[in-house]
Amino acid sequence: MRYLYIVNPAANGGKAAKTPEHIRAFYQDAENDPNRSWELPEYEIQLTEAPGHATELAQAAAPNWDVVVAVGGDGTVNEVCRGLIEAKQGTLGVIPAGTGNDMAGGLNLPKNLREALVQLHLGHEHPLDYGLANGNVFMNSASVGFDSLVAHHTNQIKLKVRSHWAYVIGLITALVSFRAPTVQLPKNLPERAGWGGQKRDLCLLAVCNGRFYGGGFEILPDARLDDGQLDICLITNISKLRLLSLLPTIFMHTHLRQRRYVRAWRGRSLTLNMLGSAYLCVDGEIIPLERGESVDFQIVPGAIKLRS
Ligand SMILES: Nc1ncnc2c1ncn2[C@@H]1O[C@H](COP(=O)(O)OP(=O)(O)OP(=O)(O)O)[C@@H](O)[C@H]1O
Repeated sequence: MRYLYIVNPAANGGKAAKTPEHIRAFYQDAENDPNRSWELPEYEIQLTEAPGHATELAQAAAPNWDVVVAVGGDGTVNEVCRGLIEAKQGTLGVIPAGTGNDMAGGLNLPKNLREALVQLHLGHEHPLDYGLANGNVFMNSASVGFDSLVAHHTNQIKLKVRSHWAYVIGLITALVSFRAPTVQLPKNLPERAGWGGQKRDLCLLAVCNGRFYGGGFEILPDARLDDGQLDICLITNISKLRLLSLLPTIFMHTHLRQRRYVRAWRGRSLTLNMLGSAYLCVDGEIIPLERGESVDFQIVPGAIKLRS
């Protein structure tokens, strides 16, 4: 077997830059381990140099390596997958080394680097789905609403403030400036979703392939990355204060009971018409949505090969 590791040294606030030395140390120890139950592969480590670089590296690597391993967070996994999709071949591996690692959480991958590496070597190939949001690939989640505005402000502030204060200031700025955009929902929503054909003020829409989102919120506990379906959670017509008080209930899995404001369902696609502007967040990347634009989500079943 031949493994190429693509490491994003900027992931987890720059802490992922240390992972290459940990990976090399893992293989050195494995070489001398008499109890090792897997074959040592040939391997190479490449570092990304800028956003988007992981896609180029993965696309070039796909025909030449048995497994292309994304070492980073959700953004890095997304970029590597885009490279494999472009190349129309290749097998993905994931070593969580980002901040939130939501997709890795949905795959139940070990958080510990050495344990994740062992699982990778003992693993088998599984098909995974990916999603498209207005044509943009997402492996874990796409969202519109309050959370995307927080992410947008935080990204801007991070350019000037390089600490956790960026998140705090981002949250406060979003709280002050957030106006829930009105959306026109499609008529053909499943019965479970209700609200079909209605205009609602959208506070938060999470369209998920994995079950975690936003850095550890298990917003759709039944979502599976290989079930050929999108899991969707929509929160509408709720004040900012009530939205904030609802967020902690996600940790207790009681948020889905608040049917006055919250609906969850499963489907292969969803199209909304935006009657106000908003931001779309696709695996952490922010894309503006203009008033009058529609936003379209689709699932592409079983199109990524994962070794795990
Ligand atoms: N060499 C680099 N320098 C700066 N940024 C990079 C580099 N390589 C990749 N990036 C960008 O780093 C961003 C963050 O990466 P990633 O999402 O993997 O980590 P994270 O934000 O710490 O984790 P998570 O998304 O799981 O919370 C991505 O948008 C990616 O495009």
